[in-house]
Amino acid sequence: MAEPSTKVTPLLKDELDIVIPTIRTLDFLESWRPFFEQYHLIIVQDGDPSKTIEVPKGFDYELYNRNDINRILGPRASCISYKDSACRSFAFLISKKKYIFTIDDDCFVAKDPSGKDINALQQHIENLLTPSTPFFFNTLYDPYREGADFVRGYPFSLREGVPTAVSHGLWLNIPDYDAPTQLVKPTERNTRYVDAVLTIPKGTLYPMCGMNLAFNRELIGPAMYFGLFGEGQPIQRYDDMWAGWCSKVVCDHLGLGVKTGLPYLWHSKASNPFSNLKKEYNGLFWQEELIPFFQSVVLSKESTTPQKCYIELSKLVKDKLSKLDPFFNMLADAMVTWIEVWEEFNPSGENSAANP
Ligand SMILES: O=c1ccn([C@@H]2O[C@H](COP(=O)(O)OP(=O)(O)O[C@H]3O[C@@H](CO)[C@H](O)[C@H]3O)[C@@H](O)[C@H]2O)c(=O)[nH]1
Ligand SMILES: [Mn+2]
Repeated sequence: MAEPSTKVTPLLKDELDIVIPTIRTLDFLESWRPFFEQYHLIIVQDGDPSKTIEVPKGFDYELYNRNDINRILGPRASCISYKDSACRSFAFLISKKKYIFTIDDDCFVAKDPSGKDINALQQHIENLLTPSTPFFFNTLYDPYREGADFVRGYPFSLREGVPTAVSHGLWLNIPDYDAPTQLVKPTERNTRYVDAVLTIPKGTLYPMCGMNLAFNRELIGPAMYFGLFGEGQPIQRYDDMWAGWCSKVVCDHLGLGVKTGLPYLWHSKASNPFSNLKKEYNGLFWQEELIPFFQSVVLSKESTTPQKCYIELSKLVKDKLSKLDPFFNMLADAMVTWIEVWEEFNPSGENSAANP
């Protein structure tokens, strides 16, 4: 007689998709099998669509390559990057779930200081299901965590917190450094495990990394577009940064929270710093203009949904950043195309966020 299933149904099993961009292999999934195998995966195969990517047995998945993206989106496939991890935006678009967890294919299960395997997905879910505190900083970090609370002096009127839209995890071993830092510190490894989850305060930007990231699609999905980077573009490896700046400005405007810290995963592969330098080169200069731009953005009160915020933001990008480089003119147009396809695949009213 079959043993009664000892498998506990994991949290959000049918409300979350795991999104993996890959131009390599999916062997890393074996490391995550105990934590991932009950969830649905959406794999975006970048690069040569004629290549066959093996998916380890036992996983429930959809796999899309460039031919699929072109077939499904037609001419508007132009807004999905090619030869860049930003291709993962396609999965954010077509998912039907409320939550997304996205992870790179060179990321493995890390161990906490006690030696226990870290279930990064579980921690992201806890981060997303508990409120954030962007309006007033709690010095004991996450007040909703077991064994913590709001400290003396924390206004009671703010203790309810706000809905959490984004959960940004970190990495042991290879840190997400830019090329110049990689070049001067080639052997540096991150061995420091900081047991904390912080809300990023309102009005503060941060460098979002797509390696270990989760978000609530209904609250912020339309603003989590990883932009148009990759082959043929004058800047690459700024896809996740771009989405982080855009989504944080929208979160601040809509009163949503962004958390960073736990969970950690083990990032195994340092990408080539020389090719990274070529990809990032313009970004190293442009970001000195981009950050003040995003810091100056004030969205109108009429922008009450992430879609409306994003369209307003695309107009500001076109107006203010095109003089930096014509690339931003094209990126602003791609932002509009993104919202058009988002609306087509996720008609407003169905699971779309009103102003929370
Ligand atoms: O052309 C490409 C290149 C890569 N991918 C997939 O994207 C992720 C990240 O790739 P990789 O591990 O090589 O890059 P890192 O430098 O470690 O990653 C940082 O840069 C960001 C990319 O802009 C990334 O999100 C950061 O974590 C892997 O899954 C590759 O397979 C791709 O699909 N196409
Ligand atoms: Mn990597």
